[in-house]
Amino acid sequence: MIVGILKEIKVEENRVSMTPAGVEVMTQHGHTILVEKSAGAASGFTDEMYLEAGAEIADTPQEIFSKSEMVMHVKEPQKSEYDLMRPGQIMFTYLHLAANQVLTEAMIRSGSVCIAYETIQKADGSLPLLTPMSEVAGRMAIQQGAKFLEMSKGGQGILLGGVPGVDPGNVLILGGGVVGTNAAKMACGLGARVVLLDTSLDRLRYLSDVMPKNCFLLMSSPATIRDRIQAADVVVGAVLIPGAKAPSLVTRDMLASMKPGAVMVDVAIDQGGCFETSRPTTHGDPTYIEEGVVHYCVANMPGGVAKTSTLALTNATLPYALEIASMGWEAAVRENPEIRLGANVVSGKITYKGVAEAFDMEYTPVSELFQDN
Ligand SMILES: NC(=O)C1=CN([C@@H]2O[C@H](COP(=O)(O)OP(=O)(O)OC[C@H]3O[C@@H](n4cnc5c(N)ncnc54)[C@H](O)[C@@H]3O)[C@@H](O)[C@H]2O)C=CC1
Ligand SMILES: CC(=O)C(=O)O
Ligand SMILES: [Mg+2]
Repeated sequence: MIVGILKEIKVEENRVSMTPAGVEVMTQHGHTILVEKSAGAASGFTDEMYLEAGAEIADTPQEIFSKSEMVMHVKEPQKSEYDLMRPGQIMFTYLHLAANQVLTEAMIRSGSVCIAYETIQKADGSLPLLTPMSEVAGRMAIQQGAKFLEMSKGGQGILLGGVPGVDPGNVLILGGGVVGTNAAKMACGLGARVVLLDTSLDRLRYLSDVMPKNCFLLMSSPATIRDRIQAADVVVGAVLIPGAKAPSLVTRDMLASMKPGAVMVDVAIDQGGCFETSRPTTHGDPTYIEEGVVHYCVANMPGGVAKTSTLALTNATLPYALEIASMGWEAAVRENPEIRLGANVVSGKITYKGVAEAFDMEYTPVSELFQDN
């Protein structure tokens, strides 16, 4: 199969969807890899490195879209790309469609086969292509929270770890999945007092076995959030209902009870955000203040540490890219239930329930779109 690797064009997105090491594996399996000129530069990979790994270099995104059977991105296609996608072409990337109706409609209009990294799911419920970036974003959330607590950044001037004789800061984490656990590990390591909430008792039981003593685990409910948010210096939004719009857990009213200059990091912003007052921001202009509280809502946090993230992402995506390229989308979707759950929009139909429900649109099981139907 001819596979195209686009240069990312979302604001300050520095990742690339395949490393030269990944290209080498794909070409060894007989695939042709077209890499857009300078696509890997910000992640530390030159065009020469891609050529050496067996790729061909394409000068423009137009060339990638016109020649490739499968196009890979990291982030969702941007507006300038909507009309370049072709019917039947596989788009393999993060999409987060339930948070973006304009994008969903563009993907429907394109007639392409949209397989979203973030909804590929294993039988145990885990999300193998979201996990590495959630690990990055969870760890980064505390780094950003600590930074924006500094007074010159609009924060209240608290050092998360405290010092001998002075209290550490309070960190409240909503959601104890991959993002939440990684955030908790970092915050605990700094010496903060950490409260982590989840709705799954089993998950809380597991975390109580593995987390350090300065991590307190509580059942999530509106009452608990209302209560604990008052003392929080940093709040991390880390909930997920796979493929669906994030539930709104922190209301504007609750902000009034918070400390002025506290920092809220809404990692779940890519699925719409879990604070009522969240709206997407960029690495270039990452924060704004609502009700005296600093909001950090960058939807592509891992793009800020691209050298780490690109390697972590290719480690996870490569086996799936190889399978789809080797089998074609239909056989891969038929035979691998993990990849089937990645199919969000196929040939103009929404094939993922959470996306159809988000916009009250029609849902079509992907099996109805197989050729022998
Ligand atoms: N902004 C960014 O750059 C990035 C954002 N993300 C996003 O972060 C979010 C979290 O991802 P993961 O941790 O990988 O998901 P996950 O599925 O591992 O964890 C989600 C957790 O939320 C819990 N949960 C659901 N409803 C809840 C509620 N009402 N209260 C408390 N907990 C609740 C679930 O039980 C689960 O443990 C997703 O929206 C993901 O797309 C991930 C990576 C990068
Ligand atoms: C998960 C995601 O959206 C990101 O890494 O940007
Ligand atoms: Mg994102």
